[in-house]
Amino acid sequence: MMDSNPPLLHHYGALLHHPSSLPSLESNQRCGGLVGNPKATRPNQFSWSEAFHIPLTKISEETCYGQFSTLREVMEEFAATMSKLARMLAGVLAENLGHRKEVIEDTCDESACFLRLNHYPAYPVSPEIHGLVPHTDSGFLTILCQDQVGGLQLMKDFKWVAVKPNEEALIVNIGDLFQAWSNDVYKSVEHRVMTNKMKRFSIAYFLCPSYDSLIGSCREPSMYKSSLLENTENKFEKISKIGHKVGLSRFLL
Ligand SMILES: O=C(O)CCC(=O)C(=O)O
Ligand SMILES: [Fe+2]
Repeated sequence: MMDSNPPLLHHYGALLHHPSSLPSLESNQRCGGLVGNPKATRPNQFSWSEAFHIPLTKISEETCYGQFSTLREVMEEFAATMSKLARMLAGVLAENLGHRKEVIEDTCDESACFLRLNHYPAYPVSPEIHGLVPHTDSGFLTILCQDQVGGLQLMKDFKWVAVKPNEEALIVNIGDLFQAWSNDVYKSVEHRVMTNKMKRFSIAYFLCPSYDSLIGSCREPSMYKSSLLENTENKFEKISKIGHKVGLSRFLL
C-alpha cells in the first residue's frame, strides 16, 4: 500500500462511484470485454461483478462510453495520472534490480495498458460466492483504487488477509510478467474479492508490456524462458477454453 494524496481520490470520486449501468459488457466488447468460465461446476468459480474494461489506446474514443460520455475526460486524466505513477514505481523497482528505469518505458508502451472499472453488486456475504475469483494480475504492475466497502483479500503465508479500505492509499500489485522479469525477486500476489451486502466499486490501472516485447528474466540463471509476448499462449483464449488462465507457467523453463 502507498500513501496517496486524498484529493486525488476525491477528484476521481465520479469514476469510483461510476453508474452501475455503464455501457454493458456487450457494447463494451469493442473496447475489450471480459470472458466467463465455461468449465465452472460450482458457484464460487464465477465472479459476482461486472467490469468496464478499456484499453488506453481507446480511452479517447467516444463510442466506448455510450451515454456516459461525460466520463471520458476524467477517465483520460485518471489514466494519465495512473500511467505516470505506475511507470515511476516500476522504474524504481527495476533500478532496485540494477537496471535502468527506462527499461519500463521500452517494454510497456500504452498499447497494452488498460483501465478496468469494477462494480460488485450487493450480495449477501458468503464464502460460496466470489465478487472476483482468486487470480494474479497478468501484466507488470497494477494500481488499484478501492472504495470504503471492503472485500479485497490477498494471499499471505497461505492465508487470505483482508486489505482494509483506506481512502488515503492506493494498492499496488506486482503482476505475473514482472515476477518473470525479476526472476522471482518480486512476486505477483494472489488476490480475490468477497461479496458484500453493499455494492462496491474499484478502479484498476494495468501497466502491461507491449505484445511485441521480449519477456524474459533480467537475471541469470533465469527461471523463465525468453519469448516474444505475442508468441506465448493467450490468457484470454485459455480462459474461454479451459476455464482458467495459464499465468506464469507459460514462461517457466
Ligand atoms: O476490486 C478489487 O479490489 C480487485 C480488482 C482486481 O483484482 C482486478 O480487477 O484485477
Ligand atoms: Fe486483480
